[in-house]
Amino acid sequence: MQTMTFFERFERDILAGRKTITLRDHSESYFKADETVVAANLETGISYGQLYITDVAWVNFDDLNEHHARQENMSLADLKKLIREIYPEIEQLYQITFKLL
Ligand SMILES: CC(=O)Nc1ccn([C@@H]2O[C@H](CO)[C@@H](O)[C@H]2O)c(=O)n1
Repeated sequence: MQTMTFFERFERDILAGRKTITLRDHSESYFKADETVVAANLETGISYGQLYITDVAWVNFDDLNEHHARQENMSLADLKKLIREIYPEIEQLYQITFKLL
């Protein structure tokens, strides 16, 4: 099974079902819908659950909206700021929607 890493600070939201999407760059666009992956902390490598990917889609940074923000459990302003910290340049983001198993 493939592993999807997340920053440690998102573990609680993922395990509570409050964070149900992640936005990545093309380097992680190999994740596909209908796959189950292991969720793990980027910093510690410790895995903590399995995620079933229900959907994947490309989304432009400028098209991010409140719906994306709600699925990330943060405000749209915070989400955009965060993405610009992680991915300073990119325009196209790969949206991965998942369910905690
Ligand atoms: C290698 C690696 O783990 N990278 C990333 C990249 C992104 N994210 C989160 O996805 C959402 C949108 O980018 C936000 O919630 C991010 O913090 C993450 O947790 N980990």
